[in-house]
Amino acid sequence: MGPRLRERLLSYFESEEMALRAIADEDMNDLRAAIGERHAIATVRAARGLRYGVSPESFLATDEAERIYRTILNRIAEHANTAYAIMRISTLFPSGSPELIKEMRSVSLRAMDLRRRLGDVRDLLRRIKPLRRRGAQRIKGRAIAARSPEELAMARSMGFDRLLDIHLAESPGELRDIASGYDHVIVLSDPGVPLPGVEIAEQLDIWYIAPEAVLSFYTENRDALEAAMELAAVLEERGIEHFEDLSKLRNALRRLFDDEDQSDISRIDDLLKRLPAAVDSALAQANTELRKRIETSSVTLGGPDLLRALGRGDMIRDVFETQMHGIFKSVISEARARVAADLNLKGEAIWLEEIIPEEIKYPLEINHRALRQLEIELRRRREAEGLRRKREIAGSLANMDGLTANLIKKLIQLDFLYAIGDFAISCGLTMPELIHDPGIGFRDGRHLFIQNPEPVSYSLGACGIREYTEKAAILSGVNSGGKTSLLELMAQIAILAHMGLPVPASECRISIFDELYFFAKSSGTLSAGAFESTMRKLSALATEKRKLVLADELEAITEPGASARIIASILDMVQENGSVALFVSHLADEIRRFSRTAVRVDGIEAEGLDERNNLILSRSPRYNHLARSTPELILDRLVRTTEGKERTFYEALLTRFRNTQSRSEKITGNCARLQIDS
Ligand SMILES: Nc1ncnc2c1ncn2[C@@H]1O[C@H](COP(=O)(O)OP(=O)(O)OP(=O)(O)O)[C@@H](O)[C@H]1O
Repeated sequence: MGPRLRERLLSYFESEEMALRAIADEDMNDLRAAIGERHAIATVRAARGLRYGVSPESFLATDEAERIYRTILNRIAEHANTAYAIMRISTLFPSGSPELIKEMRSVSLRAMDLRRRLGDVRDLLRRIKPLRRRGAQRIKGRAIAARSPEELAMARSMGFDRLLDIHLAESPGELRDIASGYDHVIVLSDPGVPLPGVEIAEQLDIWYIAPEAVLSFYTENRDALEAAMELAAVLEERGIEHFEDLSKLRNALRRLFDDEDQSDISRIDDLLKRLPAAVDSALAQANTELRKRIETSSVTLGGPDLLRALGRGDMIRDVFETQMHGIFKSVISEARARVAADLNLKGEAIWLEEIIPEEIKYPLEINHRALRQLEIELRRRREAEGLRRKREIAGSLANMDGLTANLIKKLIQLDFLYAIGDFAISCGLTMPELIHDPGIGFRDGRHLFIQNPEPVSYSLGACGIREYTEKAAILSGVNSGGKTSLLELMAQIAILAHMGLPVPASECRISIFDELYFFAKSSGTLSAGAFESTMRKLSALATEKRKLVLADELEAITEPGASARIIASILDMVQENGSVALFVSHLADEIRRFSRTAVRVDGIEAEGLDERNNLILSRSPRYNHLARSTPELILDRLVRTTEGKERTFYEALLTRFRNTQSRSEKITGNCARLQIDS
């Protein structure tokens, strides 16, 4: 690791020991935060390699092998639900270390067991994200009042000034003034007189003064926490994991997130929002009603009233008011009742007597002061009620940050195992058996990237899958018979087995190799320069390391005659140092003729052609069988489907085809016998 990276790592973690622990524990999220994703992955890979004495890159000896490995990682990552699991999957690599393979095999077995027992919990895992902490927002409408400069200094030293306003209020008068500007004021010591909206602090803890600062962490992460609670319950129920103190956390969160629990507060909120409009509309309706009723009424003045009226002018009004009183009374009480019903008022209904006063005047008017007073009262009640509830929950959550963070971390880490298990189970993978003698063999192997692949069985070396024990073979076969796909499948199986992961086959036996060589088919005959560079790549095969070599139509590196000699000597070399090789080639006969060691020729044989010239195939190679080529199959079908001269023509061609083949088989057979005899 370079000095700059080291510096970044150490500035994130508190000590070198903690950084090393994060690397050993593969704490991908922390490492990513410290040094970025790419370096985090590379560091964990390198550290694991160091622990087991291998380089993470050494097994994959060619670019093509590396490419197949990357496609496998991507396939596994499709089963991950968290960024953590994707990163951790990227740290896996194949190696020739028996200890590392063993370690990873036990991880894989645990992963498969976990996935089976847990069932499908993808939806929950996807919601579990690393916890965010945005920092508490400033609280409006609440303030702290200190009654002395010392109290003020203390409140500031506790950091409360970052969350809410703090004032110095040495006299009750000052306190009253301050209280008038807030919904709720917490005074730090008894002011001696009770004041509305002022509370004497019982505690000086953050959960008491500003419970929002405690709760915001939980509400911000609500979805992840709810999913975590659900998943933790499933894990506990299935006996997979037990979490300490979870019920305390669960109860507190349930209250925090439970909207029912806040019904009184939201009722007040709703009331505050709708109150002015409800009063306005009730009053407008009352005025219309009054107008209608007054317009159709008359006031009767009797003789005595008239006499009194002559003496006193306001007498008319007295009489009028007496007679109209009934109408006003009923219209006003109807208006109050309408507001109360509309807003579903409870004790607050009493305030309506002041807000819509019983006055005989037209039009009726709202008492705005009383309305404002009610609003202040409601806001105070809301704040007090909300604060009480928030304190209760924040009090029980106050020391639970660590527990919550650990729970989330554990569940996120579980996704790595879950993804491996899900990959293994949904793809029907099996743990391969590790064998001592060089070889690889499997039954019902299924290519990971072919949809609905036909299962293929095959083996090389004395692996016990079949009676054939040759470590090197040439694979012949019809065009599009699946030769390249079989090579890829073998590479997939070898890579997964060397990562300690299960493989796509119903049974697999494989020895541990140090290196995997995969040479993909190159297009067309290569230039001299390209030939030279291919030869350089092939020279790597000369080491003593145990290798699995898979090569696809290597003959294209130069002209056929030279190619056959080169391939034959590579196959001899590979066999002689105990490695295993499969070469796809159309030059099987020639190669066998030139090779010193016993090279088996296997073939993917088409059973024939259907009426549309499609191959009828058996994808598993036949052992010791040079497969017929596509032209031969076509000639064969033409013989069977024509008559007369035409048929005779095809028959002659087909006979020539078959004679050449059996003659070359005889030659190779003799060569093999010669080698055994000598
Ligand atoms: N086991 C299988 N199950 C289903 N389809 C397969 C299987 N193996 C190969 N195929 C399909 O057959 C087609 C040809 O496969 P592939 O390229 O491996 O054949 P090939 O013998 O290497 O061909 P060529 O001789 O042209 O190089 C591909 O479309 C591949 O997806």
